[in-house]
Amino acid sequence: MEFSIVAQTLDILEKTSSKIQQAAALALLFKKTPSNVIDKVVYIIQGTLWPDWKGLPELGIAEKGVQKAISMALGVSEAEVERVYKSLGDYGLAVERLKLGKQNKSVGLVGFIKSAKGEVYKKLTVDEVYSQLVKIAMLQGEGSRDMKLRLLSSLLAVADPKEAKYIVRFIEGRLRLGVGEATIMDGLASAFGAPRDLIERAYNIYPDLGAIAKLLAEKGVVELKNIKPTPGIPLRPMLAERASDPTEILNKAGIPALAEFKYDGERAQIHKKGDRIWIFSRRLEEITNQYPDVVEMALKRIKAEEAIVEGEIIAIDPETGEFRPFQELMHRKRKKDIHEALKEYPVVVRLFDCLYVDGIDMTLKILPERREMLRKIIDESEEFKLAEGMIVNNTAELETFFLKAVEAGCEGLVVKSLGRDSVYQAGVRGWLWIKYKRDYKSEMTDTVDLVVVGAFHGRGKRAGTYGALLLAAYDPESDTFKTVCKVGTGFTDEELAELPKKLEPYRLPHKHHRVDSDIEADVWFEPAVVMEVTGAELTLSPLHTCCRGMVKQGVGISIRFPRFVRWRPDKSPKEITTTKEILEMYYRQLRKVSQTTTGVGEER
Ligand SMILES: Nc1ncnc2c1ncn2[C@@H]1O[C@H](COP(=O)(O)OP(=O)(O)OP(=O)(O)O)[C@@H](O)[C@H]1O
Repeated sequence: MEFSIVAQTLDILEKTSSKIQQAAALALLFKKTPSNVIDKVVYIIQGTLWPDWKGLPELGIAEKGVQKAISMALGVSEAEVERVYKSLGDYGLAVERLKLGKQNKSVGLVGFIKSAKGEVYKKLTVDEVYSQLVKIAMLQGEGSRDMKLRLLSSLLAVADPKEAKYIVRFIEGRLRLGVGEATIMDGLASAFGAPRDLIERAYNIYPDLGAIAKLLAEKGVVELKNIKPTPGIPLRPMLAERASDPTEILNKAGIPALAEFKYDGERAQIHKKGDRIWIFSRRLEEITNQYPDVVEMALKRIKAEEAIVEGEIIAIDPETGEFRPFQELMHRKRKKDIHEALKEYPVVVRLFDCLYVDGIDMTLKILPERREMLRKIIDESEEFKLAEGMIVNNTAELETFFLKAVEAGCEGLVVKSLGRDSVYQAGVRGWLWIKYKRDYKSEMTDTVDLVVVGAFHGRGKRAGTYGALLLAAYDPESDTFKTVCKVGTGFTDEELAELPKKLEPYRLPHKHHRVDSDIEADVWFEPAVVMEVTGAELTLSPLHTCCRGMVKQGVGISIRFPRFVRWRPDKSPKEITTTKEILEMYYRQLRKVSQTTTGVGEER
């Protein structure tokens, strides 16, 4: 098929902004296109050589390179190309104008062109153009730039003016057609008489419009129905709507609903086929190489021979195993040495869905079945297990679980329908999943002084010392110490090693009578040792007793991401931060979440 036919369609597409007309033009083109090149035609219209998720190289020619290639192709100086470019503002138009000038001396620019030979253009085929572009993209490494420019210039030399215009725009990633995936799907539906929703579903589970077009052209609609999730090919993720009113959430999700921790990490689609693992990001980019540790976990923990599961990769504190905020994952990504990064920023995986298992398309199954299958195929461990979830029947349960999630370092919950229609809707944002995030948060701007009232035994690297300490604030009214948080971060190795010795003199066989705690510590202490603590936020907590019932019935205030700053031997337990002060801090710093992100918080 001649490339000029594609160029003509690109011209039509550029000239209209009507989606209907664009789809009609595309349908005409697709009908004319032989099935063996229809995938290439679709990619060209998308302005790409292959779906992004394939992770293949980009063309890699910058603006200056385009200018040089045009100059080489047309035998005109770079200065001349630049001059025309500056007057038209687009290299695509510039190459077209220069070419027309050569063809037709009346165009006016001819006076500026050195070699006006009156070229005879070759009839380029789609295959030739596509494969030359692929060659350009594939050239990598030293000396590749010159080779790329030579290949491009040889293509431009034989292209006609319109073809050259679109080739240049393609190279620059600026086709600017205003044609999205939806319009291409409309065009395909109309060209092949295929139901539009079928094409869309196929695309959502096999996001390669070129391949889908080819399948339609070669095998027809029937085969489209048979498309199912395939290990190695990412599915477009199902997305959640957002709501902040628990009643509305349960009305939409239905009762009972599954509430799951909403982890603050990176979404990962993990594919397994035998001993091969792929990990894809939310944007369908392959990120396997960034997570060799997750690859190892997946190989060990996914029992099915073939599977596609979805989950969140979350950074954890290497010392305590507690979740760390999303930014920590970004630090990890910035590290050059991946092995160093693995040690410094370890991760865990929490799985929340299962899209395919050993030949079965799980996307068509309802959530309870998908969850059950997930449980069946995962050999759970601390680092690779199912997301924490709870079946909720009313708003009170939902709210308590929400606070628990926030306290555990999560952003909130994702509430999921368990109903008869709760299939996995790839690529769709709907009410089957509802994110329930905090509206307000209270950033901690000051440190607090708290007393140690209990401790938890350390595991792994911390065996023999304490993994975390239970801390309390003082309530002068009742003369009791009320728990605020568990802290396990911020200690030096020496401080950690010395913890048991330091606290031993205060050790008790049971909880101290003036300590008010719902949490069962492994070891109890008399409130005596004081420390200064910092944290990310003050947050409502169903677990801690500090300020319980003061902001909200049945819940207290706790510190999110607490961190040890230093010991305060100069302070007695009764001189520490009081529960009243914590309550005041909580209200003083309370900001609407969307506003805090822009830094213009408004006090409530
Ligand atoms: N249990 C869970 N179930 C589903 N998604 C979860 C879960 N825990 C964490 N997530 C993450 O929450 C994301 C959805 O909410 P969030 O608002 O963070 O993402 P976004 O990128 O801003 O929005 P969205 O992904 O909805 O476009 C999911 O894409 C997923 O990465």
